[in-house]
Amino acid sequence: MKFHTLLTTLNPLVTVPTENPEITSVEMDSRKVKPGTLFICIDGFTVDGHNFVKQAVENGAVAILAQKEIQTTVPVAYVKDTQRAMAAIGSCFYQYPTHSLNLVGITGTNGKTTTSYIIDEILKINGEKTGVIGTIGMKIGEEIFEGKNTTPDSLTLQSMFSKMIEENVTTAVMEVSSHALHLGRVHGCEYDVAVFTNLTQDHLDYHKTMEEYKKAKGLLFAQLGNSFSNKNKKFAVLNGDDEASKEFTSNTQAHVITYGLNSKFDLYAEDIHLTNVGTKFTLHCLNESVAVEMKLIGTFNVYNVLAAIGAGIALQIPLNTIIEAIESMEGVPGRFQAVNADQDFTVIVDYAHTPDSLENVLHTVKQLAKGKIITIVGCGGDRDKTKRPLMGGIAADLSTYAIFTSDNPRTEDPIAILEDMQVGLTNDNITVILDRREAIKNAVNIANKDDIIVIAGKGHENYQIIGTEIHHFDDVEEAKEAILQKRG
Ligand SMILES: CC(=O)N[C@H]1[C@@H](OP(=O)(O)OP(=O)(O)OC[C@H]2O[C@@H](n3ccc(=O)[nH]c3=O)[C@H](O)[C@@H]2O)O[C@H](CO)[C@@H](O)[C@@H]1O[C@H](C)C(=O)N[C@@H](C)C(=O)N[C@H](CCC(=O)O)C(=O)O
Ligand SMILES: Nc1ncnc2c1ncn2[C@@H]1O[C@H](COP(=O)(O)OP(=O)(O)OP(=O)(O)O)[C@@H](O)[C@H]1O
Ligand SMILES: N[C@H](CCC[C@H](N)C(=O)O)C(=O)O
Ligand SMILES: [Mg+2]
Repeated sequence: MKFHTLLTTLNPLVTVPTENPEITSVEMDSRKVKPGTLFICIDGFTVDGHNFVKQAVENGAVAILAQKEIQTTVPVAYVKDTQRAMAAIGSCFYQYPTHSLNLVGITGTNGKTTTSYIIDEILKINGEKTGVIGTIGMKIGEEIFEGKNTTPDSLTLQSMFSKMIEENVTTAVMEVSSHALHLGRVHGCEYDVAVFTNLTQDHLDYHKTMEEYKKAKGLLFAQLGNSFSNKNKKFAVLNGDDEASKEFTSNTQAHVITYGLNSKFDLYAEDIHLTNVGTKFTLHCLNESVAVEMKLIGTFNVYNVLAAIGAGIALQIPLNTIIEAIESMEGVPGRFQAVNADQDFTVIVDYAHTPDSLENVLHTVKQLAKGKIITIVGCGGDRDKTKRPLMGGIAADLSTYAIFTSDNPRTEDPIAILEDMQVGLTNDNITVILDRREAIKNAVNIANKDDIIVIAGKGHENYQIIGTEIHHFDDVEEAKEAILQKRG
């Protein structure tokens, strides 16, 4: 594709060079540049991509897109904001893949990954080949691709969508993080269905206030329906029990489907009961009432299922297919995942890393518990500090014993994070064990028959980030090892 063809998608465009080379790839990382590449300079949080132009040209870049003046031998086009321009260029370069793919986007503080897996299951039972993009990685059919972010940068996204079309995927389901919305990573993605799970505290390190955080999430719904293609009707599937949905409803042009636990919503659940093997509830939907029995555990998962049903209905999937998928769904890796090594107590590994998710999980565990509840919890470094004492308090208040330990300390002092978690707490049931492996061993050693250990915060993660190094660490493996050691 010609450089000028790509540039026509940009508005406002500050400067266009006269040269018009053929572009055979687009990259934002100088290390990935090969001959024929358009290199886009991104002024990042850590380094400035404008400083890598020389390397990009040495690697074969034939054109540059920049937002600051640079000196180089290849043609340069200037724009005000390369991050946003990159999304438009990516979409054009890969020939607007989301114009011909059904696209479902899910945003919200908690439940995005879970809801995306449920929608994926519904689509598969409906006989479709799917693509999934989110925290656990990216999938096309059964093929797995690793990802660094919950919502990747716009070039990775558009190239994945393009690959999905090549592989005959009909519908893609993706998590849309607030960072991605704020940074414009999803500009150029044309959603058919946008789903909202909930809004509670997280990421205040980045967004600073809950109002700003909500504004970022709201972009998904505000942008829905501003369509340039001839796709079908757009749908916003909103959690009616969450205050933020009112604002999202008034800011979207899409058709709204509400869900929740109240009969005033388009679809709702009642008579929710936890069983030994899952959750039962009555679903009211499309003038039908259906008894549902699923393996997913907890009221929070009923919300995720309702969100997924809303998306399924928007995609015109028959209700009986949707219910079949929900009832057969086994669970999501690292989300309320039981660890079984023939022990006489229960161990649950869960990805709760926000105050609200921890509270939801521990309330659910309380309903199931016959013995003690032992909760292992930590908070990530270089992330929202204000959630630390909240998570510490929730763990201590809702557990028999709370063990505070390291999550991913990243570049922070792990001891300081543990101190932050204890600010203002007067509970006498807290033990601090810095080393996560030791914390898990300790919990396993004090557990008796019928007790429940909850290992929170890292779920599917098979690493621990200490400083800038990534070490292998897997809560499920560690719990199994600790149980075997205890047995002798
Ligand atoms: C704060 C943030 O969002 N950072 C993202 C950002 O990194 P950055 O700004 O630090 O990038 P940088 O290292 O400064 O590089 C700037 C530019 O120089 C380029 N470069 C760099 C080095 C070089 O040799 N040559 C070169 O060209 C880079 O390719 C880049 O284009 O751009 C990177 C590439 O897209 C992202 O991977 C990275 O996410 C980091 C890993 C991150 O932790 N992000 C979190 C906060 C995040 O985005 N989380 C959300 C939500 C999670 C959730 O709750 O679900 C997510 O969607 O993941
Ligand atoms: N609907 C929900 N409401 C509150 N908590 C939930 C909900 N669904 C899941 N959780 C809790 O949040 C944790 C994370 O769930 P999930 O991974 O689905 O969320 P996410 O929004 O994808 O998170 P992330 O922001 O890290 O991508 C779960 O392990 C569980 O503890
Ligand atoms: N997507 C979230 C994941 C947090 C997981 C937790 N284990 C941590 O490291 O804080 C984030 O990057 O904030
Ligand atoms: Mg997720």
